[in-house]
Amino acid sequence: MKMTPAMRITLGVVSLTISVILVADFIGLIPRGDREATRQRQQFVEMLAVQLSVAVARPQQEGINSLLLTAVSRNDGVLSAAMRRSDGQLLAIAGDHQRLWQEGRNSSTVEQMLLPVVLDQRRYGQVEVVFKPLPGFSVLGVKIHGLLLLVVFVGFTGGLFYWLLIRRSLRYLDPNAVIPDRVRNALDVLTNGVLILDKSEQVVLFNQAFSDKACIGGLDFYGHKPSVLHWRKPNSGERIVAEQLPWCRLLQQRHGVQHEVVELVTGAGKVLVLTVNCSLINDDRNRVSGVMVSFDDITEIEHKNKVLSEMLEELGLSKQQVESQNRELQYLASHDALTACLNRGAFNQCSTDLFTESVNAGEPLSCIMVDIDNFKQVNDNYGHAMGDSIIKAVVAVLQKTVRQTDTVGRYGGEEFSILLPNTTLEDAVRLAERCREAVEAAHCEGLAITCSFGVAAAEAIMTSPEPMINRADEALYQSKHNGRNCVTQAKAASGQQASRRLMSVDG
Ligand SMILES: Nc1nc2c(ncn2[C@@H]2O[C@H](COP(=O)(O)OP(=O)(O)OP(=O)(O)O)[C@@H](O)[C@H]2O)c(=O)[nH]1
Repeated sequence: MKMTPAMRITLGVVSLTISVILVADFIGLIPRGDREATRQRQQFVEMLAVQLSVAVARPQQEGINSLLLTAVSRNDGVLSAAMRRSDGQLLAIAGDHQRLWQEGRNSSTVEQMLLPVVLDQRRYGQVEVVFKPLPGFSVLGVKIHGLLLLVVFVGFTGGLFYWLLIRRSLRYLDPNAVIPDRVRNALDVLTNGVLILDKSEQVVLFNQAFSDKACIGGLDFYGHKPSVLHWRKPNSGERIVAEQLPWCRLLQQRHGVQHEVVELVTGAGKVLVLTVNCSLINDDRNRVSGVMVSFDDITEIEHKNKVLSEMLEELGLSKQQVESQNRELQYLASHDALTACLNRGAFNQCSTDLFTESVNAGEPLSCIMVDIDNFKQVNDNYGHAMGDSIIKAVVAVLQKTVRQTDTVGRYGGEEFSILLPNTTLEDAVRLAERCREAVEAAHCEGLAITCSFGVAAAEAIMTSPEPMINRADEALYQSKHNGRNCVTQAKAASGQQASRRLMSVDG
């Protein structure tokens, strides 16, 4: 069961009251009937003992009997009385003493008292008196002590009355009760949470929306500081210390707080993302008397934003993957798998582009066609795998020898083309010669491999690169015809074909 404030206060007041009663009793301020009755009984027995001492001295048996009978008959509270000698023998009895007196008792209680009877300053015997039980409250035959009865009574009845009184009083003291209903209703219809704090940051009012969202429930939040709730910095999970909460900063620094984002872990354990707006409340004399805080719940929007940005990130990633796969496909489609230089299709496209650029720039463009000499023999003698290795090695030598701006392509099986932008026919012939020497000197795969070369240049009458390539191919054919391992310059439209043989395949 949840303790309400009224119950807690009642418990405190009842405990305090009982403590006061116990202290008062301890120092004897509470008059008690049983104490008084005990004192009177003691006096009575003392008087009887004195009278019996006189009677014993005479000695008068009848006097003793008469004293005891008088004591029993004239006192309503006395049930029996007896005079017992020191040797334990009863001298006189009044009433049903033998049944009522508990043998062996040698000290007095409030119901059975004994006192010595003295003769010649020596103990002669004792007078024994049995009294009626004192009136009192008993439960199941067990007598309850008066003080305990008082404490239980105060505990129950006092507790009930205190609780009723305090509950009623709290209704008047409740700060919430001083807010007019129309103000409260107006705040309760708002969908955003509203808190009104006094200048010591204690909650004076909160509306229904705040109570529902924060799951604070009940009136317990009044008079507390909102920092008792679990506020966190957004996206970090770090708890915000009380002084750093927006409304505290506003009260301390007087700087307005607008659209600040915080997280609230609710009573139900849910995390809300809230935007906070705070503004000061001033009294008639323009002094700060509190602060009004409003909360907008943007948890759903934040969640959707997060999902959206995750989706965008995923889309970005897959776009990158598609682009990279496209690049890969483009590369595979345009490059030769064995040598990694441009394949025939890509080379043709490249030659068209370079031709157009050269024409536009008014720059020369040349082309070298290369073919490995007697390659069939290599395949036949050393196998196809060795043939592949030699093709790769020759391309590597060509790429190493030409300039970076030149483009090497695989034109056919063991035939290659090199496009040389901004290069005259003479320079192209010189470069072809260098390539021929380089291939010969390379001893690809340990074999004496040579290549034949045909060189041509673009001419003004040409409208596409094909004639230039064809002429270079024709020049290459001529090199083969001339004995291989040589460079042949294609015939210009007006000039003669020139072939230079440096070294034959046979040496
Ligand atoms: N290993 C290998 N051989 C190839 C490849 N492409 C073409 N060839 C072979 O290269 C050889 C070319 O032979 P031919 O066209 O007769 O010319 P050649 O033997 O080089 O003689 P010349 O060109 O006249 O010096 C053929 O046997 C083709 O099978 C390739 O990618 N790998």
